[in-house]
Amino acid sequence: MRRSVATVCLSGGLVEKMHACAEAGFDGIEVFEPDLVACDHSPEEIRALADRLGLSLDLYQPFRDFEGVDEATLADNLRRAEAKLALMQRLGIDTLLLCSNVASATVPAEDYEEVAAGQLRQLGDLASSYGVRVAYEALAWGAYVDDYRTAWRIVQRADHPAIGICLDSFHILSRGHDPAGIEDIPGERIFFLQLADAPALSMDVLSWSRHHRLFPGEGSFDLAGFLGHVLAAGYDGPLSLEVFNDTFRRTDVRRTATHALRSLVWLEDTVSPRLTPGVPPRGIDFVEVKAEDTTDVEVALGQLGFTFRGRHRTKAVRLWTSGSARVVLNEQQAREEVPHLAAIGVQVDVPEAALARAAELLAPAVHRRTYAAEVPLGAVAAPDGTEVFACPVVEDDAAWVAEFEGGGPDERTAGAVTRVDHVNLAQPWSDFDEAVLFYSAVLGLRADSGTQVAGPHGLVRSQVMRTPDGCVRLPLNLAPDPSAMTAQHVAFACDDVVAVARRALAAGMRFLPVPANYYDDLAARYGLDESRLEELRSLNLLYERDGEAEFVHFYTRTLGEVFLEVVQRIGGYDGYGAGNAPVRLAAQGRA
Ligand SMILES: O=C(O)c1ccc(O)c(O)c1
Ligand SMILES: [Mg+2]
Repeated sequence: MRRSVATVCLSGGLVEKMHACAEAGFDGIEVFEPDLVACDHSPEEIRALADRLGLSLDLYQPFRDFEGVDEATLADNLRRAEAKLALMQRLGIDTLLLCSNVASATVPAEDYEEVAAGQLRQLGDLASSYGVRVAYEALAWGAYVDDYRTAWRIVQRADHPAIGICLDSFHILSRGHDPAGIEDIPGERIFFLQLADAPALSMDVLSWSRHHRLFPGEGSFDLAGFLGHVLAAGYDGPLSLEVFNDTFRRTDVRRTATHALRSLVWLEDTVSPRLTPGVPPRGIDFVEVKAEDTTDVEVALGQLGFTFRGRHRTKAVRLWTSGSARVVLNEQQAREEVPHLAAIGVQVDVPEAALARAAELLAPAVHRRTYAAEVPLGAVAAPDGTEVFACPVVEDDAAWVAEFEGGGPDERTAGAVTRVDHVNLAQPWSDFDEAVLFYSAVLGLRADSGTQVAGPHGLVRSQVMRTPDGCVRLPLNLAPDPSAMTAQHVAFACDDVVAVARRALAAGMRFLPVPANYYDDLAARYGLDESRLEELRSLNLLYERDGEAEFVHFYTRTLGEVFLEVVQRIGGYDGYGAGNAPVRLAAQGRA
């Protein structure tokens, strides 16, 4: 299907937006009137530019407050319309978006549909004389028409070939209107389709629409179900994104255009699969920490009971493991870099297929030689720059260790770390929504419902991306201001966190200190007995209970821009200790 995007989605001026849309691979755009008015190119120049770029100008929008008015206002509205129709002729655009009246409608409710239909018929006559069709859209906050079914009744009543309907997923789904009724509208009467997702928020619908729309796959609307109804109706016009969002209006226009297109490719594939299928990954193969000097991280891994498995034969790369948890320490090309999470490897059944899907979803490929078994692993860059490697599923680490020399065998002690439990990835404000789409569309992860945790500087947005079985869990946290400590960390799972903590303490580990007040609060919350409390307190352990399930965990001090966590899940605990996050964030703030 043809793919289009409203210029209001993007940042900058109309000309830059057009270049970015064409470069990303869109077929067309909706020209948002304020973008044209503010532009120093003439309509003829914009038309010529669109031609040169191979972009079609699919829609001119919005035209407002036309119908349901008194006679004097109607005469003025027809005059306004005629000016826009003449402008559209200069631009070569054949479809005008008309939003339902929010301001000037005066006709009483019982006469509204009849009067509005008559007035739309007059607009239809005028528009056809300019070769233009009018797509009537029910805004969710329209004064009388706020439901697509009402708009459709008026369009039917207007009974004019130049008057049809515009369907916008936001207005329909935000109000909870059943989209199944779309199938009753003949496809050729649907003149235009606008797609937007949004997070579930309880706020007034206008502010929700103007500030918080998201690209498909990033919010909580069922866009695939919605599009299914529109296609079942027989609609064959463009799929056009119309996303009002303050973040996307500020981020790099080229990158946002690619991000937008990825959301449409993903949505189309969800409705009628065409791409290499996305399969949830099977586990975390490795995490890579990069720094000029990785010593501090290696010391901490040793204290946590990890084994040094050797130095890479040819590169400044070292491997530490405990069970299936593998940490690669990379000192290559890292001058002046403090320890940070540079890459994660995820195990997938068919790495080539996963990479093919990533490419179809416009994920930027990363080129670098890797470690394991001389197998050149492919990788893509996540929005925040973290490199994500597609690794084969392996039962043991023989292939891994073969490339490393001078280390010992993995001698795990009882209760030791067994695997990577989760990897927290800090996201800059500009990347968060894009990352949600990236990890779901490209990596086949599912977004859990988002939360917010209280930090010393305010609420921190958090969204877990995971496989249904929990073998891969990537909580995304909004990074506090970039100069502050980051929220990146690797959490390791173990069977006996008390044993791991005791051993680490004896080995001189510097834990993230937990204040005494926290343990008083735990006693009050859960009624833990004194000996249990004392054990937790003496080892800086944090505790959370969910029904019968328990979560016990501790953190290391921050090492550069990363820290480590060890967790024990008891009785099927499935969370991340969100209740303890404020204590951790405050302690890290003090450290
Ligand atoms: O917020 C608005 O006014 C507005 C304008 C045009 C649209 O297509 C829309 O969905 C909303
Ligand atoms: Mg719209």
